[in-house]
Amino acid sequence: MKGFFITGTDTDVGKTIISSGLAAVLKEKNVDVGVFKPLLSGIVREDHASDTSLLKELSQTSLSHEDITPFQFKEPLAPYVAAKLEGKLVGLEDVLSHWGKIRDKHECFIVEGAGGISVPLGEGFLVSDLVKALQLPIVIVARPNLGTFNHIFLTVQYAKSVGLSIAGIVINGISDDPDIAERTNPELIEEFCQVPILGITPKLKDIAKENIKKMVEDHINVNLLINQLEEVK
Ligand SMILES: Nc1ncnc2c1ncn2[C@@H]1O[C@H](COP(=O)(O)OP(=O)(O)OP(=O)(O)O)[C@@H](O)[C@H]1O
Ligand SMILES: C[C@H](N)[C@H](N)CCCCCC(=O)O
Ligand SMILES: [Mg+2]
Repeated sequence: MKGFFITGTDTDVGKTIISSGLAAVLKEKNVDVGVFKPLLSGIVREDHASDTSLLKELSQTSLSHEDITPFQFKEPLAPYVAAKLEGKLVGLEDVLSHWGKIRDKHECFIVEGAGGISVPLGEGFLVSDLVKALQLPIVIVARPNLGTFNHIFLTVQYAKSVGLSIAGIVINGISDDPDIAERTNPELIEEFCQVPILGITPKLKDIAKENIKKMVEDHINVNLLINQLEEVK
């Protein structure tokens, strides 16, 4: 099994859009790709607008919604908090036990966390602990505008400090007419973070499935990512 863990500088930065577009592009390149979004909050996994449904549809995996997302919670909160409100506790070993059931079903996996890299997912573990356990390189998705540099820099420093491998950064949702911060941020990020920018994706007017795939194809250096795929034991 090989793959990437898609994290971000925050919730709502476009992790699912980038993950599902990436899965669609890999699929088209004949990579046997699966998806895993183990903890979902604020929406039911079968809802057509859920992260789970978009990831499933664009990857064309035969994994079920339940395989892709074994844990779901009602409130739109960090999964740990949302679970506690329902009197539930999920441990890292529970997530890994589900992972063990699906990880051999595809050669390559795109895994999505929830929110940013240090969001509490369950009892005693953060997104970064799950990344470490899965041994996957991360892709950091970030917004393009003023303020993003600080979030990206902190995410990169934190990831390095806990020993994660960083495949690169995707700056998602740049405007048609970028302002001076959006125009200068990419160079600043590469200079200080020493991590490659894999792509800068536009703000889509229509989030249709074909547009998501085309956006990733046209604006992300997928080959640079593929070259970083390494077998995880
Ligand atoms: N490039 C883009 N162009 C237009 N809309 C976008 C783009 N990227 C993301 N969006 C929209 O922004 C919203 C948040 O995106 P997305 O759901 O991918 O975020 P996320 O980082 O996965 O959030 P979460 O932490 O909840 O998983 C969605 O409504 C999505 O359709
Ligand atoms: C519900 C939402 N869409 C995300 N999946 C969860 C985001 C948790 C963010 C927690 C935080 O950083 O304060
Ligand atoms: Mg998402």
